[in-house]
Amino acid sequence: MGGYAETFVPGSILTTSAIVGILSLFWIIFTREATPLRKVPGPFWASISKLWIFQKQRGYQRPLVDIELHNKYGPIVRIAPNEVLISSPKAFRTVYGAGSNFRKGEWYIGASTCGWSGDDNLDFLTEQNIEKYRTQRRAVGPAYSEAAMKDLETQLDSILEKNIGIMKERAGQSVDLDLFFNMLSSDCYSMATFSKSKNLIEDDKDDGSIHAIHAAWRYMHIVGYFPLVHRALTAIANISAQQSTSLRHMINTLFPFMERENRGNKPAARNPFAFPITQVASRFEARNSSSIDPKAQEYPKDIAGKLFQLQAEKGILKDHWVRNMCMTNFGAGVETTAIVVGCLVDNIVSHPRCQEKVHAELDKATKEGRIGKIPKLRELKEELPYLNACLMESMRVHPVVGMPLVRTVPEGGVELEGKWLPAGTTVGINCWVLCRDKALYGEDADEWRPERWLEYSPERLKYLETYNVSFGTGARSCPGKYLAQAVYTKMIPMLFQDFLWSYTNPEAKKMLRCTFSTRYIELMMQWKLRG
Ligand code: HEM
Repeated sequence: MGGYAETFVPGSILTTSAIVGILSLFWIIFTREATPLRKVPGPFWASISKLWIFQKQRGYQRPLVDIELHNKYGPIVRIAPNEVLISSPKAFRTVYGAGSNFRKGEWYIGASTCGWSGDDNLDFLTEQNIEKYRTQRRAVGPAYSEAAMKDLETQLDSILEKNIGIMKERAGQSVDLDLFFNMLSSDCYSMATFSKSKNLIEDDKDDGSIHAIHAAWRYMHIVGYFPLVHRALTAIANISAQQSTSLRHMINTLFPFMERENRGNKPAARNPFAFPITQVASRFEARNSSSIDPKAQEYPKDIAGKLFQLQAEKGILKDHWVRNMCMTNFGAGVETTAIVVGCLVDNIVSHPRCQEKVHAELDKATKEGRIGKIPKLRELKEELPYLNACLMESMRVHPVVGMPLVRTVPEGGVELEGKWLPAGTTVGINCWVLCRDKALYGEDADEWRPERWLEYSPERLKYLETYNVSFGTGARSCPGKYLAQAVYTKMIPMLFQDFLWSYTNPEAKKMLRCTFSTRYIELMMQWKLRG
């Protein structure tokens, strides 16, 4: 046999194989034995290669994977040669708490358009320069403040009233839960941002933006683990944008999610983001062509108008920052809000007697004149405690983000869960794990029990709020929190006031799909008119 190999396998292949074998052995010995992470438990293959986590990501079940890993290995688990998961509230405080200097992990590169966000860009999700980040957040902050949301009520009321009317006409229609709430949410965000609806519910179809956002996240949630691959693909896409149509066509076919970058920000007939791009462009045109000084101009009372106003008053905001923020409302707000609302409907329908209680509470509050047909922003929280408890419980048992919020251990390293982690280690907590922590929520933390939120004392609620990761946490928490809350707190009571929800096929198996945000796919539901 040996003679056979010598005859047919060239020496250079044998030499190369030997070198690869020796290097692999060195790598395994290094990652297993010569780094402080050797003491962190976890699957063997995860400790030597990122391919392990790559394989897991491809299954789209990341929240369940992470829960299982902690059940098996404990509060700290190594999931890649340089990455660990943590789970305890104490470790959470160290990494994300006040004054923490853990910056965002490299995974976020996969979500950026140019490696990391460029020098003059506004891209909150991926920004690494904290000073620049703070300046930009301060500059746009007033447009997204809780107080500012009152000005959006008129826009939200009108689109919700219109769409609820359409739903009444279509009672009995069976819809894909995820797509339906994405369309409803998209109509709301277009009204909140530009006082103009996309009318996706009326047209009963996606304008391409919902599909495009899902495709983008599908790409980003995997490529984030391989930042070099993303950089290379981005470079190719950018080159192709300036090169031949056939090369561009090839890239778009292979990587449809790259199309956005190929097109730059020009509105195009097929561009799924043509709506916000065109809307912002026409606002710029109106401002620039006006003979009135921008500071003295009157802007619409929507998010775009507020950003223009801030820009005119303070002068810090650049035109493309305003445009990026408007786009962010769609890229970051539509899908996430659809998940919050869709999962709430699913949870209420799937738990016996829950919908009955929600209806009874709504009927009582309406009869007593405590809520209107179109609820005011505060009414869900103040007048509908049970429905509000269901919302909190739904966001706890099904947080929108199902992947760890990764951060990088700063200079000097850190000790977490009794293990030493050197500077540069990637560390993260999965919201799904923290939200099921028994020390926080009790022994029944895995169960759906909305009543828990009505039983907690005010002190307990305040304490738990410090571990509420629904909108991220610390300095890098979600800038769109109040906007999203405004959209869904108005929408939710309206969905139950007139409708009784049910599954189209109660026997169908639910399929979870995590691509950073976590939704159910192909879950068909229907509503009928009450009473
Ligand atoms: C219900 C809806 C929403 C949910 C559940 C949600 C949730 C989150 C979470 C968990 C994070 C932290 C991510 C991380 O640390 O990696 C985050 C960050 C972010 N969100 Fe939201 N979000 C929602 C709506 C919005 C809206 C409407 C906007 C529009 C401005 C927005 C813009 C952002 C941005 C730009 C970041 C990155 C912030 C940073 O890295 O500093 N989100 N969001």
